[in-house]
Order: sequence, then C-alpha cells, then structure tokens
Amino acid sequence: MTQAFGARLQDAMTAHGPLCAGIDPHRALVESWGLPYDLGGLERFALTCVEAFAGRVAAVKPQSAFFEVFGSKGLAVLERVLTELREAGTLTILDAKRGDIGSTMAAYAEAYLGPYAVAPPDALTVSPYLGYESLRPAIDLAEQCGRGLFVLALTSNPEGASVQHAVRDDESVAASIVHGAGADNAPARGRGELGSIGLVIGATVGTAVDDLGLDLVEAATPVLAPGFGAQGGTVESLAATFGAARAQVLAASSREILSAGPDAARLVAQTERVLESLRA
Ligand SMILES: O=C(O)c1cc(=O)[nH]c(=O)n1[C@@H]1O[C@H](COP(=O)(O)O)[C@@H](O)[C@H]1O
Repeated sequence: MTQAFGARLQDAMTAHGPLCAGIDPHRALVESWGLPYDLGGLERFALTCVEAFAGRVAAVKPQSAFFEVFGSKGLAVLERVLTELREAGTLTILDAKRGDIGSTMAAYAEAYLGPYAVAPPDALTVSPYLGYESLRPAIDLAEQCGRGLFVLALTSNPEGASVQHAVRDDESVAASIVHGAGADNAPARGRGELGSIGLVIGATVGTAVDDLGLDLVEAATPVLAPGFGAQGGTVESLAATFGAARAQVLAASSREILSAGPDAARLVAQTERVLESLRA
C-alpha cells in the first residue's frame, strides 16, 4: 500500500462527500428490520449495509462490539464486511476503541493494522486514556502500512467531559491528545496532505473545540464526528463546532441511516439524503 491513509481519506471525501456510514447491528435495529437477532440476522443486516454503502460514501464504520456478541462466527462476518468493502474500493474505519500498555498495544496494532492482519480496516479507532504515547506502536505501524487511526479526543457522550476536560499542568487532557496527533501529522502536513492520525470529536460537543488550543486546519488533522443524527448532532452544529476545519470533518452516522432498512434501496435513499444535507 503506497498512499498514506490521510491522502486516501482526502480523495474519498472529495469524491463522495463527508459522510461515514456506520454499521451498528444492535438488537433493536436488527429486530426492527424483521430479522432474528442471531448469526444469520447479523450477517443479513451487515451485508445489506455493504450493498447499500459500498461505492456511495467516503467511509464505512463497522462497530466491532456488535459482531463480537456472536463470538468467532460474528468476527468472521465482520472480516467479510471489511473484505467486501475493500474490494469495492470503499474505505473502512473499524470502531474497536483499542488502547492498552505498549506491548499489548503492539499486539492490537499487529491484529488490525499490520501486514499479517487477517482483514485489516483502513483505519482503527483507539483510546488514548492510558496516555497518548501508549498508542505509539499503533501510530508507527499504521504509518508504515499506509493505514490510519482515529484517537478519541472529545467524545459525544456526556460522561466523557469528566475525563477529557480534566486539567493538568494548565492543559486539558483532550488538548494534550489533540496536540499529540497534530505533532504526528507534521510529516503529512509537510507533503501538503491530510494526516493519518485523526481525532474523534463528537458532533455534539458544542464549543469545546475552541478550548483545545489547536488549529485543526493548520495541523492537517482529520476528524471523525460521531453523534450526527441519532445523538442530536446536526449540519448546523457541525458548522458551529468545526468552523473552517469543516472540510476535514467526516460526520459519522449509524442509527439515523440504518433505521431506513431493511430494504437496500431505502437505505441508499436515506444515505443520499444525509449526504445531500452535509454537502449543502
Ligand atoms: O468512536 C466512535 O465512533 C464513537 C465515538 C463517540 O464519541 N461517540 C460515538 O457514538 N461513537 C460511535 O459512533 C456510533 C454512533 O452511532 P449513532 O448514534 O447510532 O449514530 C456508535 O458506534 C458509537 O460507538
């Protein structure tokens, strides 16, 4: 893989618009599609999403937890989803929020980002709450393999603020994470590209971004913004939160789109509607 993830993401957003469609097969959604909540239902749900999203959006984000529910057979479905999307040329962001101490983090990195990973996504969500530097093995391997990371910074859930807004040495925890990613994106910035170490900043965080002390545009840092749709994030809140950095923000939406299923054509229509609102 020659091109860096950040550059590929930039191209995909230019071609398809700033939307990441989530695949979150949780029980209520699977059953609302008239499917049984079992391995067969999971597979049907996930592959219908692949059919609807492949080639239509910049990226697709399967949520690992909902596949893990069904053990190794559920993970095989997840691997098939990742492989089919790759074959269709659609970027994948695996939402597994991994994070651990260095040696264990190195194993997670091998599992998801390394050259021998079974079904590697283009990018992985990671948690920096064991310290940003604990992510170093994943940052290095992602860069080596042309893959990317999205590091949790300001999450969309209300509980996140109690940790992320905590201040140490006059800097909030979130600000220190954002600066870490900005520094890791310096080489890409030098090439005039978007970096491969992205941030997760919820579409619901309001003005908290203003307190981070980092110009996201200047830092060439891509942002994944979940919370768009079902959690209350809107086109207006994205514009108010991200301002000039809006062009490098990938809005992530799961339930708002998935509730249009089980018919693939209706899923496609709903995806197009959401995309249109984001483009406007
Ligand atoms: O990393 C994420 O994607 C994520 C971070 C965050 O701060 N908030 C958040 O909701 N998410 C994920 O984004 C998805 C949100 O789904 P909807 O609320 O249905 O659009 C879920 O898979 C969450 O795990």
